[in-house]
Amino acid sequence: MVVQDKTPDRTDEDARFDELDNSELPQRILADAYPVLKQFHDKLMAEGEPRGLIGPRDVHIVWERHILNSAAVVPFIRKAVSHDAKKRVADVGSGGGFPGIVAAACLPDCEFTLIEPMERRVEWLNECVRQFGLDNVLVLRARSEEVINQIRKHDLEPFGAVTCRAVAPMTKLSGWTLPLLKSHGQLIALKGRSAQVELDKAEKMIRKYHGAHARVCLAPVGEGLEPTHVVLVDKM
Ligand SMILES: C[S@@+](CC[C@H](N)C(=O)[O-])C[C@H]1O[C@@H](n2cnc3c(N)ncnc32)[C@H](O)[C@@H]1O
Repeated sequence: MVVQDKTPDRTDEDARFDELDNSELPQRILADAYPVLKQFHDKLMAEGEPRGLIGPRDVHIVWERHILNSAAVVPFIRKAVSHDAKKRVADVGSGGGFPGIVAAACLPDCEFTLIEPMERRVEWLNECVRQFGLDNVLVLRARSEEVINQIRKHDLEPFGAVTCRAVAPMTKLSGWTLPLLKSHGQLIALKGRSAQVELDKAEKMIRKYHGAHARVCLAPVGEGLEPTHVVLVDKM
């Protein structure tokens, strides 16, 4: 986290500021996606907490904790779908749009499907899609298991990559994500420091759902910011 002096006349109660407000880092990292993600940032600052999408302590670190952290998956997605004619990506449990909305803004040539069961969150996600003109995003109000059933019935094509953050431990997540993938697709999961322990516990489940080469990568978030952990699992 960036340590920065707060402007003296602003208090935590009444001020809506972000620690990276005066930094060039978001613009440098997000490049062409910055204008859209600045709007997303400002919407989150204004509405994210009252609408239950971010915690009260996150209001001042929306760039780092939510947007730049989500953007860490972008190079992994780009690589995972690089050989696909249709670059189809599913984000499971998108919540406030992490990492789905951020990744979709950064990768306009990929088609994103955001899978989220909660009505209020789906409303928020659809609002973001309309407001920011993200025409590469479809929001599905569903649990991942329901989407998996659609794939099994051949009503939906499987995806080249699946992303997720803070949805469930790997033991459960394996069954919610790996069946969404086509053969040679990849699961890209943002995880905490216990990523390797989670992977070790989930070994059997990963194998059961035809996952292989499960590994943890340390992914950069931005200069001077703590890197994040990304779990990668290949679908056989
Ligand atoms: C803790 S939130 C994380 C939201 C977002 N990914 C983030 O990082 O801020 C977990 C989300 O997963 C969703 N969820 C829970 N079970 C799910 C399932 N079986 N399939 C898809 N989404 C699910 C919840 O509705 C919730 O929005």
